[in-house]
Formats: sequence, structure tokens, C-alpha cells
Amino acid sequence: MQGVTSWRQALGVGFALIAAPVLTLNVLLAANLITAAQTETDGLSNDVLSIVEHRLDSIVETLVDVAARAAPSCEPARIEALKDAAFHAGWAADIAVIGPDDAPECSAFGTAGPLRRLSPEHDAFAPDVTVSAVEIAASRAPALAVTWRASIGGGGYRAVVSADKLAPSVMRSIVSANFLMRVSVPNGGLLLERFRDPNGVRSPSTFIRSLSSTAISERYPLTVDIITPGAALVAANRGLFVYANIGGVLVGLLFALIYAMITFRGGGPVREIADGIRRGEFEPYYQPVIDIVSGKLIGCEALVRWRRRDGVIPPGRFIPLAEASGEIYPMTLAVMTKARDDLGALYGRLPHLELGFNLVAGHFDNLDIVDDVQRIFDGSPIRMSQLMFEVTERQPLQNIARARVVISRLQQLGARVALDDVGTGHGGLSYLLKLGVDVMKMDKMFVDAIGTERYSVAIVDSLVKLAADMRLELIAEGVETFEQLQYLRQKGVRVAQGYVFAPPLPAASFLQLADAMHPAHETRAAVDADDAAPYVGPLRMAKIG
Ligand SMILES: Nc1nc2c(ncn2[C@@H]2O[C@H](COP(=O)(O)O[C@H]3[C@@H](O)[C@H](n4cnc5c(=O)[nH]c(N)nc54)O[C@@H]3COP(=O)(O)O)[C@@H](O)[C@H]2O)c(=O)[nH]1
Repeated sequence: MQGVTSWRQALGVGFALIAAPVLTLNVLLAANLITAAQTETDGLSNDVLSIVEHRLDSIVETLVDVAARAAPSCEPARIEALKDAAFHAGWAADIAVIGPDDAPECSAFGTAGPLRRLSPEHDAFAPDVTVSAVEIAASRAPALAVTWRASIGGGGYRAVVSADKLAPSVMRSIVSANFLMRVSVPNGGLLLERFRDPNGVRSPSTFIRSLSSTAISERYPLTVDIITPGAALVAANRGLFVYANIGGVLVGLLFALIYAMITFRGGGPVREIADGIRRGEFEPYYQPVIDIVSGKLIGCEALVRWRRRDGVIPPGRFIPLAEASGEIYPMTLAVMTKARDDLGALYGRLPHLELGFNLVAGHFDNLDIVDDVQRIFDGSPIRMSQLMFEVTERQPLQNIARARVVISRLQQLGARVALDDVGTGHGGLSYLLKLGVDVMKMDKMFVDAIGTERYSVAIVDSLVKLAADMRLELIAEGVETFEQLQYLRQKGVRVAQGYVFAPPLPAASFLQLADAMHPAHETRAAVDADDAAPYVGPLRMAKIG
């Protein structure tokens, strides 16, 4: 069941390998489009402004020309001349003769009517000419009034250009099919708003923000804004995004395929571990655990080794990868199964012996390990009460509450749980307080310090006291010297393991050792004595012999 984790991880990596190029291509495409569209938006605002300015220039020039030819009057010949001028100006609706009170007296086409001023008058580039935003009173349409006033005698000429004639009605945009154009007069409001597709312009924002550009006229009181909505940009380039996504998925699939080939086929290290598990190359070595008061063997810790054609590989070289890839789960099952087969007969004969296994943080995330232990040891000569599971403090547990449940379920089976490497890792006292373990294992680091550093010795003393106060059994690990052994015994530690007794041994050697320490004729008595003694964990060994 827990092997599934490696598949989950593989799926996660595969998904990431596909998502990464898709995301990258989309981001690159969007970035390119934004740059191109911004350049185009800037260009459009400048282009529209120069067209507007050009149209106004031709009206201003016409008025200046008309004024130069004759003083303002409504004589028929003058009206004819105004018609001609209005025709040549091109963009003006009409040219009127205005009186000293600014009211129209007559006009080229007779359409000039009252105006409502929207903005103050601004000087245009020609002398005596002003420009202002107006509203044609009859139609309420916005327009620009270009006025020439005679400096002597009053009166003048006025051309009115309707706002919708100011800017071109068709502007091409290449990057985005749609954009919004606004021509405004400062303090006079919006004169003209034009867009190609109202829906496209007003559609909701997308992952690309809207772009805008403003061009300000130096000759007239006018600004031109071009706004390119992000949605319009995406809509106009939908095809490119489709290609980017298809291309990204294809590149991602290629990456995922290469990853799968390396991981699952090409002899990658994870694959080698998986193959090794399948071929039964991972096997436990057994390090004896000794009652240091009576000198008796009270059990062992199973420590995995990888037996390959090129030699025996220690766990430090493969456990981290096995953990990262999820292969640690089938590996742990293989170690437990092999230990059951190696030690079943011995442990059946000597039911006081204990057998410890190392678990990893992930084992305490769900109840799979409880089911696995039951399945492997049910019906075996090794009793649940002979099993001990070690949770290391070196790796953080994902969820303490869940780990607590897993630990109590293992304890309900009859097994015991030890906190390994106490004092070296993440949990500190909180793991001891919250997890409800039965046994504390003092790390080799502290044992090494005996006889050397004063402060570490103080830690050893504190751990001994802590275990006693919490009524936990204490096992000292990594004992290498007699001096360490002596010190620990003086401090009341009763159980230890380490090279001073034996390193982790292959099954055959451990069985020989156990047989030598517990010859067959002792066995019955030992069992009887053990059965009669109250249950006190590994320390019950002190009662034997
Ligand atoms: N999840 C699993 N982790 C495992 C398993 N087997 C081992 N491990 C982890 O690998 C770590 C290294 O193990 P190993 O190389 O076997 O080292 C252990 C002992 O051999 C070593 N030791 C014991 N006594 C001494 C000593 O006197 N001197 C000395 N230099 N080394 C000694 O210490 C290691 C004890 O490990 P632990 O009790 O677990 O702290 C190991 O730490 C495990 O984390 C496995 O099956 N599953």
C-alpha cells in the first residue's frame, strides 16, 4: 500500500514537468504580446493625435486665409467665398460669420446655430485664433469651435468641427484586434470615444492587464488616449495561446518521458533500489541489545543492509533516496519479513527477546504500518510483545496527532514504541510528552561525550533522570568503551547496544551468538521465569538466570 507513495511522487513530478513548460511558454508569450501591444498602443495614440492635429491645422489655416481676404460680412459674395473655404477645409461642418457678441450672423451653409461652451478658449498656434470645446445646442453633439476674431472692430469667423469628424473612424491594430480610443479636452471632458467592438473592449479582465497610452497635443488643448484591454489582446491572439499550450504539453510530455525512463527503466538509482527490493537484496543485520547489569542478551535492533554483487552497502548510502522516492515502505516490509523468517525459531524459543525496527516519519502518517505489522507477524512464532518500533527524532513528523494514533495502535497490538536519537532532532521534549512512547534511546552523540565534554555528560545525566521521571525505559546507543559502559551503569542505565558488545551482525552470526548466550537447556527455565515475572519490558531480562 505504501509503495503507492512513490507513484504519487512520480505523478507529482510528471505533472510538474508538464506544467512547467506550459506555464513558461504562456508567460513568455504573454510577456511578448504585452511588449508588442504597448509599443503599438503608444504608436496609435501618437498617430491619432497627429491626424486630429492635422485636421485642426487645416481648419485654422482656412480661417486665417478667409480673414486675410475680407472682413467678416454676410454679403452674398462673401457667403459664396465661405462655402468654397468650408469645402476646402474639409472637416468643418460650417463656417459662420460671428458678430461682436460672438453670436452667428450667417454661415456658409446656413446651419450655424447657438453653441454651449464646454471649455475655456485656448490660443491656437495662429494669431487671433482660439479653440474651445463646445456642445451644438440643437443636437447636443460635442464639437470643437475654432474662432478667428478681428482685433479691430469685433466680429470674426468661426468654424465648428463635429467631434466624430476629428479622428479617423478606421484605425488598424495588428497585435490586438480591438482597442478603445478617447479624444478629450482638459477641463472640457470627453469629446469622442470610439472602439471597434464594444463587447471586446468591455469584457472582463484576464491574466493580461489592460495597456494604455496618452498623447498630449502641444498645439491644441487635446489629449488622445488609447486603451488596449487585456481581454482583447488575449482574444486576438487566442490561436497563439493554443499553440503555446499544445507546444508546452508536448515538451512537458517529453520531459516526463525522459524522467520516467530514468526513474523506472534506465537503471536510475531509485529503479535500482526497487529492483533490489524485488530481488530480496535488502536484508536486516542484527545489533545485539544487552542488559548491562546482568550481561544478558535482551534482544536486537534490525538494521538494513543492501547485499549486492559488488558488496554490502550500508544504509547511509541508500536510506535518504529510499525515503525520498517512497521505496522505504516496501523496503521496511522486506526487512520485517526477513527478520521474522531469520529469527522466528529463536524468538519463539526465547519469548523475552525483543526485536527493534526503524520506521520513518511517513510511517506515522497513516495506519498502513499497523496493518502491515499484523499481516507479517500474525501466526509467526514472534509475538507482538517482542516487537519494538523506533520513531526517530531526526525527521519531523507531519502530524503529531496522527502519529499518536499510529503509536497507540501499535501499542494496542502489544508492541512497544521507542523514540530514537533523543536530543538530536526536531521533537525535543515535545515528542516525548505528546507521542506516548515506551522507550527512549539515547543517541551515540551523548554517549561519545562521556569522559570528554563536561556539558554533554550533564546531558547524559539529564536524559537518565528524564527517563526515570517519565517512567520510560532508556537504551544507550553506540557504546564503544568500557569507560562509557561503567559510567552508564553507575548512572542507573540498564540497557545498551554498541560496538563494545557487537556491531550489527548478519543473521547467521547473531543466531550463533544468541544460541551461545542462551543454550537450549536454559531456555525452558528462562521462558518459565519470564512468564512468571510481571511485565516490565526489556528490563525483565534482568530477572533471567
Ligand atoms: N528506516 C530505516 N532506517 C534504517 C534502517 N536500518 C538503518 N537505518 C538508518 O540508517 C542509519 C545508519 O544505520 P547503520 O549504518 O546500521 O548504523 C547503526 C549502527 O550500525 C550504528 N552503531 C551502533 N553501535 C555503534 C557504535 O558503537 N559505534 C558506531 N560508530 N556506530 C554504531 O549506529 C546506527 C544505529 O542506528 P539507530 O539505532 O537507528 O540510531 C540508522 O541511524 C538508521 O536511521 C531500516 O531498516 N529502516
